[in-house]
Amino acid sequence: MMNAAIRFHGVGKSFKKKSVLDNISFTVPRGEVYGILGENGAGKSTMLKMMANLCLPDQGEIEVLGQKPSWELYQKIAYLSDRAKWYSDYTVGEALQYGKSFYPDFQMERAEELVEFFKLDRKLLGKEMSKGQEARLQFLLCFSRDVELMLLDEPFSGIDLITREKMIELIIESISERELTLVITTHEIDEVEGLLNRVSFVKDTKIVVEGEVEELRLKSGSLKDLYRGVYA
Ligand SMILES: Nc1ncnc2c1ncn2[C@@H]1O[C@H](COP(=O)(O)OP(=O)(O)OP(=O)(O)O)[C@@H](O)[C@H]1O
Repeated sequence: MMNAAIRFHGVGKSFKKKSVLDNISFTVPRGEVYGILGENGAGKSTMLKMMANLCLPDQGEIEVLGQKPSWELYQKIAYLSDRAKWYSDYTVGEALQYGKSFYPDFQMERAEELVEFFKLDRKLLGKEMSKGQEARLQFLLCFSRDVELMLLDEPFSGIDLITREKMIELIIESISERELTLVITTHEIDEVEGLLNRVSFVKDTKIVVEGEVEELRLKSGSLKDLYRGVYA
């Protein structure tokens, strides 16, 4: 289906013989903001890693932008992971240079604007950053790229309220300017509720709720209420 940015079909994954994801099928339509929600350890990051080709499924099939995940495809995707620390020995300025040399779609002018926007010191070294400064850098490195697909794993983790609001503004701006598909995992349900078009809730290796956020809200009130109903 051409309109799908991502398709999971019967995907399963185990670690050390323990099933983490079982028979997962869902579609992320192009141009939408898709949220993957669930408790700690539910398998959300694993799903994003599979999309980025950083983890292989044991069963099933995955399609990303109409292709099987691959290294070539990975370079066309902006992937934010709070575990990636490749910039530890770089300053902010050097990380930008690296981004430019590595990704042909990297927009240096936008990156410079975002450094100002996030009040980051260009001379600040990766390993000397606070958690929030790291999160800002990761976020700006993604949003400096001209890509069709962004995978954001916990982009707001450790970020103060005002910066989080700025990030959400930036996301809204980006999706209104160009066709961009975003997949986000987050525990900040309140903040993203207005942003998400579709959502899935992962629980005990399965997707237990999946659908359009507007429809789900009509049935259940807020996403947070629905979340409590599923997990509490
Ligand atoms: N490389 C790995 N080796 C062994 N187990 C793993 C590996 N990666 C993930 N797991 C296990 O898979 C499960 C799902 O992990 P994952 O990071 O996908 O969860 P998550 O939903 O993103 O959690 P959180 O909300 O805490 O970030 C966990 O039980 C985790 O311990």
